[in-house]
Amino acid sequence: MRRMVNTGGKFEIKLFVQESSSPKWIQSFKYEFFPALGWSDSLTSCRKKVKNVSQEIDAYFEQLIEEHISKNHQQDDTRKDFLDLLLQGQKEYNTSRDNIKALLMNIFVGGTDTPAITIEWAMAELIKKPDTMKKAQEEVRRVVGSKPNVQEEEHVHQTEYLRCVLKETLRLHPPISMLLPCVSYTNTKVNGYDIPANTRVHINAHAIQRDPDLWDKAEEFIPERFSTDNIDFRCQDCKFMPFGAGRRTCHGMSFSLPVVELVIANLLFHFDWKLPSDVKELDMGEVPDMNANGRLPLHLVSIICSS
Ligand code: HEM
Repeated sequence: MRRMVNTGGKFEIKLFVQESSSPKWIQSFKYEFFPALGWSDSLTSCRKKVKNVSQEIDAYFEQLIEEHISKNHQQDDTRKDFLDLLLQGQKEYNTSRDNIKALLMNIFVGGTDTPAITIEWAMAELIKKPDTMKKAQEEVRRVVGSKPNVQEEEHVHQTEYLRCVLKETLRLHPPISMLLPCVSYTNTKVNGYDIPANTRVHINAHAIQRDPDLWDKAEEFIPERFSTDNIDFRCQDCKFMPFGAGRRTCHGMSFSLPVVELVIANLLFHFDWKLPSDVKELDMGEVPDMNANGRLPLHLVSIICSS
């Protein structure tokens, strides 16, 4: 969510994720997916651009690390952040500066767009289904009650329907639609297919989570399916895996779930929502990319709830 503008008495919250998502040249980086076409990346100057961006990011991480090293000389233990702890454990775990930069990169890449994309899709699905929006809103407003305060973390465990909304959003729109690639170092057979050693295998969570053999009315947004099925985020039977599975599963899951829920709950608690008057039908198309961004940024009009 990047912008909020006042449109004459009403606030229009523009939910954007597009600005920070991959620029077009990254989408056209062929080598990663089709090594045989790698030569074309040089023609489109893709390699040069990737190198420039890597250098920029590297310089930024260097600066962060240096700042933290000098800051640490003055600071007490209670104020340490993630990078402070990584630096502190550097000797004990024998981590190089490159290891630390790689970990920072993981957190930046894995943890920035994903919650924003989830929130945007949840709001898009809810605006398309006013009854579902109303049900979620009533639950949030009932749980928070008359307290003047906004939805807080303690309320998250009580908003069960909102959790179903979140699960259904992540089923239809997993922000990382293709899970991290797996490589088997020996010849393997999966589902009758021969996978030669050192082949990179991508798991398409997006397709699995919309498979009509696994899901009733697979293309429809029906949060209620999760209130009866009791399916967890942790991919027990490999049909629901928005946070991945196995050793490469998301490290940020337990942190991001309450954060995303709190943001959506606050949006539902404080505002009623509608489409801008010039939008008749919401475009629910996705960009064909590793991240399931919407084709268009979501623009919604919020009306401050006075009750
Ligand atoms: C709604 C929010 C999020 C979703 C849906 C999500 C989803 C995922 C998925 C699908 C993977 C790949 C797992 C696999 O291939 O098996 C992943 C990896 C990862 N996620 Fe998340 N993620 C979210 C938020 C976050 C946050 C907030 C952080 C950090 C603060 C984070 C950190 C990571 C890291 C570090 C990895 C890489 C793990 C590895 O390299 O082995 N994620 N995430």
